[in-house]
Amino acid sequence: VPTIGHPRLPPGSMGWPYVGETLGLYTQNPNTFFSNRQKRYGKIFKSHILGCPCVMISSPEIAKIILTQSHLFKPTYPISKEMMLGPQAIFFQQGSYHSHLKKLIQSSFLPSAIKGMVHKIEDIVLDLIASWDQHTNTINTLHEMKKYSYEVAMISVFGKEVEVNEIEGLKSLYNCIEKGYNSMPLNLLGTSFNKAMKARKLLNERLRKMIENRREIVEYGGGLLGVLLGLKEQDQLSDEQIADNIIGVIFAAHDTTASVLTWLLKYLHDYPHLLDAVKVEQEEIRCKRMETKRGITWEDTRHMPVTTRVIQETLRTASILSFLFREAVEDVELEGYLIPRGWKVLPLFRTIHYSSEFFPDPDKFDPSRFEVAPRASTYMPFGNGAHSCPGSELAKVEMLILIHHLTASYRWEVIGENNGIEYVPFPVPKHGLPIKLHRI
Ligand code: HEM
Repeated sequence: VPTIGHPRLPPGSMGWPYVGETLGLYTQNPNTFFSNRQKRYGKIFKSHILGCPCVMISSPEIAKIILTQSHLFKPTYPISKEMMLGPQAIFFQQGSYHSHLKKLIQSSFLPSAIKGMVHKIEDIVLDLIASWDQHTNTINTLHEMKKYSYEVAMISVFGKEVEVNEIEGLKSLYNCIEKGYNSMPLNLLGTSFNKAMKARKLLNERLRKMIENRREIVEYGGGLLGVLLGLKEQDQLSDEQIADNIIGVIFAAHDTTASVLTWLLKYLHDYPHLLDAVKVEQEEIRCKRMETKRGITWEDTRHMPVTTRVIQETLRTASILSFLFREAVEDVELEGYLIPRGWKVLPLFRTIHYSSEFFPDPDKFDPSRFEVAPRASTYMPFGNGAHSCPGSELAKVEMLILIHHLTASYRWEVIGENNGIEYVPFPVPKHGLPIKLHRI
């Protein structure tokens, strides 16, 4: 409701001048940062991160209001993130331009579109696994998962026929952007923000060239880029709109999936009885495949309930998107508190996913809790409302296919300390989870 009377600001601390509580947020264990504040202040509290005053929300009902009432809470990111991803990208849009883009992007990630990618995704997995045998069998999980999700993102965006040299050059630029993603927006020579912005500019130039080439040969090619280039005249997008959205989708698809996959491997390592259950399920599918001498299919991925629940629990426990950013379009009153116009509002998924009210014994990794569907709006790893994730099915299929082949070929042990978290830019196990692989 818009404000009436004189409600007060929510309780909470704004931290240090300018940096606010940013440092605490990105160095502490995220569970500790949020749960300490929730205990002290309740389900709505104020803070100050990345240069912005904000209100954090840990009630599912209120989080849902924030995500679905887009006329009161528009999607917005700190200016640093908006500049890095491109101002025309889908994340920052509203109204008819947003729904137009959303339909186009969704069409490239519907089950019907993913079905056609399964074979290629399987090839990527098999090549990746084969490449490990050539090393000492010691790998950095996050790096390898990034390679994998990057290649899948590339084929979904540029089509299955994309040339390796076309995409290799984009990789280091992406890495640079990722490094600057959580940095303070200080555009001084040498800062990670400055490096990320330079990489963003180069990436834009490369993409413009790819767009130009594809327009010249009239064949627009496959993938999302093919869809965006092939629009009828009245629906056409400018090159800038196309570039920002291609860059945005790759970003949204790449690190997210790689980070969740890294957690997935960690949890399967930490809980051998779950790994055994997953292996039994996958072995059955492998036997069927062997009988008919075929690769994995979309239908196979629909018959993996045990593995699917492990993935659901991984998404809950890892909660790699601890929160999202929205902005109050006008002064709004929520639960008796004022949210001033222009303040950021952050639904705290992680805190909701770790609430014992909705997920009993929340620190326990227990996939069986998903044998019963979670209460409405309490489980939002892919968001909610108009901006919810169009890539959720692709992400899950990627995980299922990797697990199918990995559990058939390898067991793995974690090297060194197996605790702790770092941000690159999403929370992942410390040092990216170095593991030693043993061929079965
Ligand atoms: C496990 C991996 C992933 C997770 C946890 C994840 C999570 C999310 C979440 C929470 C949102 C909502 C953002 C908001 O409301 O502001 C979102 C949006 C989005 N995701 Fe994903 N995502 C994943 C993988 C992917 C993949 C593979 C793609 C590839 C298509 C993708 C593309 C997008 C796009 C384009 C949006 C913006 C949608 C919009 O603004 O309307 N994501 N994602």
